[in-house]
Amino acid sequence: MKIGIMGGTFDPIHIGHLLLGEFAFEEFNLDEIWFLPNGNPPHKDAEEMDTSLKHRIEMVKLAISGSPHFKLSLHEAKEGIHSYTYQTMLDFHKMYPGNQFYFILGADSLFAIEKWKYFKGMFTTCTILAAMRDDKDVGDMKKQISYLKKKYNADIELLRAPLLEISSTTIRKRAAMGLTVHYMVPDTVADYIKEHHLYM
Ligand SMILES: Nc1ncnc2c1ncn2[C@@H]1O[C@H](COP(=O)(O)OP(=O)(O)OP(=O)(O)O)[C@@H](O)[C@H]1O
Ligand SMILES: O=C(O)c1ccc[n+]([C@@H]2O[C@H](COP(=O)([O-])O)[C@@H](O)[C@H]2O)c1
Repeated sequence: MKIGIMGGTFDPIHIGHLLLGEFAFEEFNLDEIWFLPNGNPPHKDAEEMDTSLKHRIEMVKLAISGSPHFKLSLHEAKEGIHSYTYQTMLDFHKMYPGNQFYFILGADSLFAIEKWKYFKGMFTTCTILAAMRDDKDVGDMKKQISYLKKKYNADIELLRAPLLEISSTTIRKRAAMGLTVHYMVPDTVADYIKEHHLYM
């Protein structure tokens, strides 16, 4: 099988994440997309995290429940322990042999990947599908992809998905101000945020 991995903090999950998963599924003929919430992201301080892992997972479950090809992986859902993506990809190859893995990410992650723990391990374990985001245009993306390909022999493809100026940060800020987050997240997630008074 060809499996797309959509890793994230998902605080909260939003339609930007879902669209990346859906367009990667279609464009690269993937069989499944696994949403991989990170329990304790290595690059974010625990104090920076607004929401408990339990809430973040619940919101991912609600967001992906309508899609037969979207699944949830709890492999990195460990509180207090840093999960590193290269290790997860090695684990997945051991646990699910014979599959091909595609790690989906946005421009900010692609431009920061050389700071990831043993990032070279990413280039030997999966194909990276990188989408544009914010101020990075097609030219910037192609340059960065070709730089990483040349330097590390990385397998990276440009993922063409709708450009959306949506981030979890904006959603958290809007919710804190009592502003609407409807249509930035699925209705079920907006209802969950309200019901549990998240980001207030
Ligand atoms: N609107 C978007 N367009 C393209 N990629 C995105 C978008 N939102 C998130 N991503 C990508 O999804 C992955 C997971 O993102 P994450 O869960 O950190 O969401 P975020 O919106 O970036 O959150 P925050 O604002 O808290 O940093 C990252 O690789 C990120 O680049
Ligand atoms: O392994 C690392 O060192 C590493 C460093 C930064 C980010 N990541 C992964 O990249 C994905 C996107 O990160 P984020 O912060 O945008 O949610 C998510 O799956 C993180 O676990 C991984």
